[in-house]
Amino acid sequence: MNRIKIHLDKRLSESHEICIGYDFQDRIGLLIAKDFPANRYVIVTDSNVSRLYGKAFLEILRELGLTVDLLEFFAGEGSKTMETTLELTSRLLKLGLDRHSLLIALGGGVVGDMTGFVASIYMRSVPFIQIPTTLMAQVDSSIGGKTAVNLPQGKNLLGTFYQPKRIFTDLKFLETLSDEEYLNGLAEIVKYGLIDEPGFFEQLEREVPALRARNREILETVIERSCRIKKGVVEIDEQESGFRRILNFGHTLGHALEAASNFTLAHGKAVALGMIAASRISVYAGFLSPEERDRIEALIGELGLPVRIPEGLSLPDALERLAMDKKKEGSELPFILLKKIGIPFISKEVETSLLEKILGEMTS
Ligand SMILES: NC(=O)c1ccc[n+]([C@@H]2O[C@H](COP(=O)([O-])OP(=O)(O)OC[C@H]3O[C@@H](n4cnc5c(N)ncnc54)[C@H](O)[C@@H]3O)[C@@H](O)[C@H]2O)c1
Ligand SMILES: O=C(O)C(=O)C[C@@H](O)[C@H](O)[C@H](O)COP(=O)(O)O
Ligand SMILES: [Zn+2]
Repeated sequence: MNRIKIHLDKRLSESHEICIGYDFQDRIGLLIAKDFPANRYVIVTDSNVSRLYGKAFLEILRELGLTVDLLEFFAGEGSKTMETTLELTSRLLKLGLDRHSLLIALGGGVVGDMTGFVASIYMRSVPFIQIPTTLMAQVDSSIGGKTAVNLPQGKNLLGTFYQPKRIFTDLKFLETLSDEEYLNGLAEIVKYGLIDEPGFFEQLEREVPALRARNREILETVIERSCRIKKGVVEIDEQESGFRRILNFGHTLGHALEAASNFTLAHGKAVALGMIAASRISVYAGFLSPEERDRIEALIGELGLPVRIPEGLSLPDALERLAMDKKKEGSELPFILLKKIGIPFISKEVETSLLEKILGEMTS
């Protein structure tokens, strides 16, 4: 098991670490008991992860003498809502959780975002731990302290910045993950290749067959490198006053597409489409070369991610959703664009007519 330390400015949050390795699930219980004493523990998970891992993990913690319960909600993005928040908080109250208790998020990004949100507001905050079980959660959502739920109007519209006490990342969880969900995580990994080192993007291009085959050795390096890229950005700008926005590459349109699909288009796939759109905008705006745009689209397609907007998704609706984006500044909606692969920048505004043109191209 390796440890990746996340150094944060202590006026805002506590520094903490990612414990990352392969097949150390049994030790996670011991480490929690030793390092995070609490009067009660609650594992929060979803219906799938509960069946696969939740009940066994509950037993491990109980055998260590801890007072633990497990709460689950129905799996899927549709559960990342205020309704689930209220349901979870009322169950925590019934269980008698107080400020000396600890929440454990066991699951993908939906579980992590939900649990972090609940932990940040329950009795004005209780500590929580992340145990990410999807590729998306291991490389992205468990790190950085963004918590959120969706509103019908748009994605992640209610949320907080609230850091976990620790992140336990065990790559063995990924062995039960479906190909669809694995692909969603790859989208955020491609994002890191585009916003950070071009060398990482080149590595991803070289390793397409290994990534598709889920080669364990390659995955270990790629996941750890992704975690280090994200933690590096968060350390510079924890609460997204500027620099952290580069992590939003592909997300402005991605989130609008997710919301317009009524959250049936998965986050990773939506981000893949958003990254293609942002690359095309970058070319039209005279920054990115068409050759680099083609390499980006080729990598996304070769990994098996979508390169075309699914039929039936209303483009006018998606464009309207942009008005709800929380990164809007007055009437302007900044976009993260690319100068080159590995060199992102924040562009003040993109013309609606250009967005219409590009989304149209990606549909026909
Ligand atoms: N906070 C952040 O910084 C951040 C970053 C990226 C994404 N997100 C959010 O994360 C969410 C997406 O996360 P996700 O892609 O993990 O989706 P998810 O949490 O819905 O998980 C995807 C599916 O995989 C199942 N699953 C989880 N672990 C499994 C395992 N080990 N084996 C088999 N099945 C398993 C789940 O039950 C679910 O059905 C979105 O809401 C997105 O907005 C947040
Ligand atoms: O951590 C960040 O910062 C990100 O932007 C990571 C994104 O991958 C993630 O999807 C995040 O939830 C988006 O945040 P939002 O502020 O655009 O809702
Ligand atoms: Zn994302």
